Amino acid sequence: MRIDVVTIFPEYLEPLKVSLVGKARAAGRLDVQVHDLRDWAHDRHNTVDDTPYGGGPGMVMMTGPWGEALDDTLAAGYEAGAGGPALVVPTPSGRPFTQVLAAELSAHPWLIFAPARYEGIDSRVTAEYRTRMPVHEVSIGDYVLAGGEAAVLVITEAVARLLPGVLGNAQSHRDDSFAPGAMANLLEGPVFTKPPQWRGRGIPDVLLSGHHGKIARWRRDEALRRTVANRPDLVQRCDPAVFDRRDREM
Ligand SMILES: N#Cc1ccccc1Cn1ccc2ccc(-c3cc(N)[nH]n3)cc21
Repeated sequence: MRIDVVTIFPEYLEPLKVSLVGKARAAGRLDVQVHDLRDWAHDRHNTVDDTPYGGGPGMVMMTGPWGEALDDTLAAGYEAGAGGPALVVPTPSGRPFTQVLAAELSAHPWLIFAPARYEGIDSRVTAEYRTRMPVHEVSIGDYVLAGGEAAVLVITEAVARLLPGVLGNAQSHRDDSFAPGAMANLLEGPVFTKPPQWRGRGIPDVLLSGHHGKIARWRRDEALRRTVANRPDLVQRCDPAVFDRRDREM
């Protein structure tokens, strides 16, 4: 997968050089290019924003720099052999970002992120590029950030871990809370590791029993308990098998 990010804060994307995404880049599974939008703002002050038509607070990001930046980014990507681009625009008014949407985005061979600042980007920009590629306007939650760069980090990590070869088998995303399957829509339950005793706190006996059926049952029960407590809206979407009292792996 190729990822391009156009932003006025390129340094905000430095975290994409470390950890899972950094390793995927080093392994050649992911190519990430970050571009400074101000490189396409040609006035003396490299201006990228202006006052909103119709009045109102704040500033709006202008069409000019975005149009030139996205055209050049597309040209460079095609020149490098990329194809099938999709534009991803983080916004509070977008489609909720979920594991389902992460999977959809991971199916694109090339994502171009357009994180805005101020009050957003002139709407003619997304209208223009919708004629040339899929445009995903994405919200990462019901709260308002000051810009889209943090959302790019979140979306990129969630998408990258779904790419073939990025997560080892031991870390498979197939058991994710929100991935399709028997444990779908169940939140992660508690986890434990050595030492067996810590500040007078031990390990649940069932996890030391070696009885895989009982362990699986206990883990489902704990996941269900946490889901009922924190996300009761998900319970109705759970696979009915999670309510089965039998000690068996699913
Ligand atoms: N747009 C806008 C906007 C509209 C009203 C008030 C403040 C902003 C700030 N802002 C500018 C860019 C931008 C990008 C993404 C988010 C964003 C996403 C989620 N899920 N929350 N916030 C916010 C962003």
